[in-house]
Amino acid sequence: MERNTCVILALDVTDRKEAIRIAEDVREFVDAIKVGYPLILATGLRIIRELAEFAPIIADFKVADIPNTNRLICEQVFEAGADAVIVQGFTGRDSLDACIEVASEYRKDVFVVSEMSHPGGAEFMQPVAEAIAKMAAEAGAFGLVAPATRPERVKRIRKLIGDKLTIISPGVGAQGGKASDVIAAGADWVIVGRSIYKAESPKEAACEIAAEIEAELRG
Ligand SMILES: O=C1C[C@H](C(=O)O)N([C@@H]2O[C@H](COP(=O)(O)O)[C@@H](O)[C@H]2O)C(=O)N1
Repeated sequence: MERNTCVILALDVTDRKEAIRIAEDVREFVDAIKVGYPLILATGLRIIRELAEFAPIIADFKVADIPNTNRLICEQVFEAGADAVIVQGFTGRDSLDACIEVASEYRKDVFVVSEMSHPGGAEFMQPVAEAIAKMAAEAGAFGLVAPATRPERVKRIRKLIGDKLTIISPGVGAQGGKASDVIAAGADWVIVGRSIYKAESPKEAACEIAAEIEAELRG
């Protein structure tokens, strides 16, 4: 995944034609597209290859099962053409290892959720987020998901892992997070859904977020 605009589109629409139209529309302003259950359950796994034409695809299935089931899921995800998969870390090291093993067989990447961006993310995940981040680094994951709604947490997690892991941060816009703040805190990419795909012009919305980040990085 080339770091260019530092924006990942969370394409949480449930109509195939709309998804393809938006992906084509914003392609010059996003570095990757994250697809999850809403779009996949509505349209089927085929949409991954259709969208891969426009950008690398991160499959957000929050994989969270026993090792064998995690392996079976990740095999299907990469066979479907995804470039990366998002997995939960709270299921422990053996379950995470199973995902990373499959990913390395396919030469693809694993992102581990350390702490979620919504208010409930602070209830049970925040207390173990740093342990999950440490485990992800030791297990050889490619990156972490950490909350743009709490840039101070991203800063803390970045301090803990150094440059061992890539950090992608959801929660910008609709959830209240600010792209430039979380990039300043140490995130490599922001994940943005509604603020782009629900915008009058998704292209302009993506362009504006990319410009905000560029200004932050220019300092
Ligand atoms: O902690 C997390 C994990 C998860 C993820 O990225 O893995 N997401 C996803 O990021 C996107 C934000 O969308 P919007 O709020 O911009 O419309 C949605 O697809 C969420 O499912 C979070 O929002 N927070």
